[in-house]
Amino acid sequence: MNLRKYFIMGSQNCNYTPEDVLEKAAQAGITAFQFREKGEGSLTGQDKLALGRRLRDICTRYNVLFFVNDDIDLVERLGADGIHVGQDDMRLKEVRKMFPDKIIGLSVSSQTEVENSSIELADYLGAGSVFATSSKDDAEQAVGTKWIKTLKRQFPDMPIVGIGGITEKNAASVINAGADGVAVISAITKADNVEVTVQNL
Ligand SMILES: Cc1ncc(COP(=O)(O)OP(=O)(O)O)c(N)n1
Ligand SMILES: Cc1nc(C(=O)O)sc1CCOP(=O)(O)O
Ligand SMILES: [Mg+2]
Repeated sequence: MNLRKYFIMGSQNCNYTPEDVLEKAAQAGITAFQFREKGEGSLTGQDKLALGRRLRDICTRYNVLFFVNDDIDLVERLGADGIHVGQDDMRLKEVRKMFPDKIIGLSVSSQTEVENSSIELADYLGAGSVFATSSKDDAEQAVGTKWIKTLKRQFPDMPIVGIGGITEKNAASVINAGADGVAVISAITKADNVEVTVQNL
């Protein structure tokens, strides 16, 4: 499971066609993708499903891991490799029961959340927000790279990806703190040159 360059996106994040954004990012070397069609301007119903299918196909062609954000119903329909859930989503125990063989990611942003979670049922952790972000309305306050270090010390064998406000300039600090990868939205969707940005990440 390679989560080193983990791109997250929905159509609401894109200034041009989402398929083109993902294709460029896949060509440039992202290792994982999460379909996060969520928030103002996002698609629903059949439109969401149809876009998910097109994005899934791109990931298959480039051998990029494909994750669904939150939406349990889409996991099998899109043939996803896995799903990412947070503290306000379906409980991890239930998700694991439904998908014993899929990769499951869980968000943790504080020690209290760690203590209230069945961490052992997850395959990787999303740790954030590392830095301030404008891509998620209800993001917790920035926790800094210290949170990555704290998590890695507690769970040395658990893959951890940093998320929130990560850019070409600060990605190295996240990896140096012990993260196995960086998860980004705007660093790629707002990049002047997606290829260069993905390489720099
Ligand atoms: C890799 C990764 N890490 C964290 C999150 C955030 O998940 P969540 O807290 O459930 O928030 P939403 O993304 O659902 O708004 C993530 N999506 N991916
Ligand atoms: C989807 C998401 N989850 C977060 C968390 O803290 O759990 S921050 C975030 C948005 C990340 O977008 P950007 O790379 O543009 O900051
Ligand atoms: Mg969620």
